[in-house]
Amino acid sequence: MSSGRPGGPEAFEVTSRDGTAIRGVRRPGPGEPLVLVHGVAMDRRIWYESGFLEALGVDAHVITVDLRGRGESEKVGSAEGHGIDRYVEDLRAVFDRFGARRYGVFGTYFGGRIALAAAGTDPRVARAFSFCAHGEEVEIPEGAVEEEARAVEGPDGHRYLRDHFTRKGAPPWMVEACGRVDRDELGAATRGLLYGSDRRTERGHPDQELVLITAEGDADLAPFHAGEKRLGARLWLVGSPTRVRAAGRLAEVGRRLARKEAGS
Ligand SMILES: COC(=O)C[C@@H](NC(=O)[C@@H](NC(=O)[C@@H](/N=C1/NCC(=O)N2CC[C@@H](C)[C@H]2C(=O)N[C@@H](CCSC)C(=O)N[C@H]1C(C)(C)C)C(C)(C)C)[C@@H](C)c1ccccc1)c1nccs1
Repeated sequence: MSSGRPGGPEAFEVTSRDGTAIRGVRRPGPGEPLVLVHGVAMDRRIWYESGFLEALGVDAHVITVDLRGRGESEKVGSAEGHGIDRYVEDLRAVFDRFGARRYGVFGTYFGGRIALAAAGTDPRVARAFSFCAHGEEVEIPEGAVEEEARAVEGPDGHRYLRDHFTRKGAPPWMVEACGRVDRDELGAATRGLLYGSDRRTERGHPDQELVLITAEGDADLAPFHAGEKRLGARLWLVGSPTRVRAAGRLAEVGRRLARKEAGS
């Protein structure tokens, strides 16, 4: 007896514009698909382990992607191959594959920055949510990033990240994720931030919904407020003293999103 429920989760592979294999899993459901985009030292498993996916509800139409160099997706190895435009191309390959007219995109940290960049360039992005990353121009201090790249790709790279995030109060799912990322890819992705990730993002089209999410205690709320004004973005604040600790509230944001869908 069919419950009218769609089929189960299905793994997929698409080829990004530069030929890189991008893999992920689609959980069919009614309504507009929501593409979930993880951060630099993460992979698509964080959506399960953070409780975000469960919080969206069993009927959510969700596509979780491993960005290039992470999880099951093809490794890249070069900083240029980790430029922000390559990540947007990864998402566009996913949009092409499933052929929907409209997508939502939800990203954590640098994944949020990618979601905003995709919204600014691809008209299919009807909604973009950026968790703890804003869309304003940033100064990327080349020295500090090079130093961080050396640290994360070195023999103690995983320990460096896990210790740092633990000290900053990150939840276990975020600390554990660091250890799953290939260290060479961590270094390349870190240096890759020098290729375009400093640019501010623009609004894609007038009826696009942009939501910036950050900690109410965030030490630097200015660029998020700038996004409200310049991009007409909504600002959601979570009860947390810092952006890193806000990761512990990701499931709560998932519930807020689910309620919002139910309302709409
Ligand atoms: C205030 O910063 C935080 O609140 C932590 C927060 N970061 C960010 O929101 C954003 N970034 C930053 O602000 C800075 N960028 C860094 N380096 C680039 C960077 O981010 N990474 C490179 C390695 C990768 C793990 C990732 C990272 O996480 N590193 C952390 C330290 C983690 S352990 C060592 C990290 O910030 N370092 C900094 C140093 C300058 C200290 C090296 C600038 C230069 C862009 C302002 C990030 C989303 C982004 C935003 C826009 C463009 C690029 C990147 C987190 N993001 C993920 C989890 S927490």
